[in-house]
Parts: sequence; structure tokens; C-alpha cells
Amino acid sequence: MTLVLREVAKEYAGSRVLDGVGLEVGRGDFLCIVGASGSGKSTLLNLIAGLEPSSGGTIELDGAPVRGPGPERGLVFQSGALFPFLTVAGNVGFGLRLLPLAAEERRRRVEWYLSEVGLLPLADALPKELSGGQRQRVAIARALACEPSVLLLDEPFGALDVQTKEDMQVFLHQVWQDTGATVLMVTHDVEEAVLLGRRVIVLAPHPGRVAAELPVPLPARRELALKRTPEFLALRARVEDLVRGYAQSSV
Ligand SMILES: Nc1ncnc2c1ncn2[C@@H]1O[C@H](COP(=O)(O)OP(=O)(O)OP(=O)(O)O)[C@@H](O)[C@H]1O
Repeated sequence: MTLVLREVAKEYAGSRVLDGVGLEVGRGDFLCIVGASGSGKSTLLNLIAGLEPSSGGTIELDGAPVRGPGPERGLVFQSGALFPFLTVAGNVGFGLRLLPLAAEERRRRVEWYLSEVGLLPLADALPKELSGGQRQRVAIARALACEPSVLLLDEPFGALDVQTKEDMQVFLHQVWQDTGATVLMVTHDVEEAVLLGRRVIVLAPHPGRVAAELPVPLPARRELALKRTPEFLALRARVEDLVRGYAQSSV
């Protein structure tokens, strides 16, 4: 799986929100996109998801142009947006109904991904009975169950309290390692990006464009304790300076 963007642009009512964006995401990658508010992070993810058309450039998945949403791109937003009237298992299985799978395989996947996110015991619960963190786990399991080529995450933990957010970061990293998924995550949280990403891309605003790309040379196993190491703190400071610097220089 390779996702390739070349010279991607987006305009809203004549105003250019993204300009000349190029990036490449390969199988098993974990790429985080950061940038000041309004730098076009969510817009970029929406274009890749096929929720909106670009105004220029190309977006290709394995050489095929992206022209709309598709099951090979799994999506998770800040608010899990679960179907309130479906159980946890029903939510995880929802997207599978659109895939040509035998009933037995659907059941297997629902069970597998629910157990992967630690929610098998709550399979029959309704979303309203879950905590915010649990709801996001269901949303992630729902996206993963379709076994997408790439998992697109837009501020998936932005609405959670600090403790739950940290638990979810560790959890997502574990899921990524277990499943070999390819992840593209948008976040305004630089610490989160450095903790989870193998690479971090910084978008500069007005118009949104790729200003910097930094590899994250931290150990493969990302634990919360890493956040206190000098290597982590130095990289985090560097990315924060870039984000802030570009935000100020564009005002
Ligand atoms: N549907 C839309 N119509 C018009 N303008 C839009 C639309 N969606 C986004 N924009 C504009 O595009 C710019 C980029 O927005 P976007 O939400 O992608 O940025 P962001 O980096 O994700 O910001 P944040 O971190 O605050 O979520 C903003 O100036 C926003 O007002």
C-alpha cells in the first residue's frame, strides 16, 4: 500500500487553504501531521478520505486516484460518532456489511477487533453506556475491522481527559504494532505526534503546505516514560518551535 500526494491544493470560495502538498505514506508507516490551527490538517485528511474533492494535484492509493470514500481507508474522528441505536458489536460490524464477506468471517472480525481493543465483554452494550475512551476504542475497532490499507485519524483523542488520552495513545501504538496497520494521524498535540509517529510532518498555514518533515528516531516501543527522556524533549521542542514559528511568520 502506498499513498502518494502530489501538489495537492484546496480552495474554498477562492481562498487557498492547501497549496502544493506532497507526501508519501508506505505500508506499516505511522505518520503524524501537526500544524497551527487553520493550517489545513483536517482538510488534508478529508481530501485523502475522499470526503471532499481537491482543487488541484493528485492523491493516489496504490496508483489509483482517490475519487471518493472507500473501505480501504478507515476513518476515526474526534468524536467517535457511533450509531447510538447499535450495540458495540453492531457498531464494529457495521462497515463489514458493505464488504463481500461471509457471515462467519464478519463474526470473526467483530470478535477479533473487539478483543484487540479490550471491549469483548462490552459487546452487547450500547454507546451511551460507555466512557469517552471506550467509545473511541469502538470507533477504532470499527475502522480496523474493515482491514483498511490506511487508517486515517483526525484528533482521535482530542476530546478525552489527559489520563484517558495517554492510555489511548499507548493502546493505539500497541494496536499499530499488533496489526501492522498503516496510520496517518492529524493532531494539534505535538507531544502526541512525537510519541506515536515514525515521522512527523509540520504544516505551515496560509496556505497550508508541508513545511518540514522529521523522522522520529525513538525506540520502536513507545512508552509514556519516553516523554521524560532528553531525546524526546529535544524533538518535541524542535517540532513545537517549527509549528509556532510558521504560525507567527504567516500572520
Ligand atoms: N467547508 C469549509 N468551507 C470554507 N472554509 C473551510 C471549510 N473547511 C475548512 N475551511 C477553512 O480552511 C482552513 C483550514 O481548516 P482546517 O480545519 O483544515 O484546519 P486545521 O489545521 O485542521 O485546524 P484545527 O487545528 O483548528 O482543527 C481554515 O481557515 C478553515 O476556516
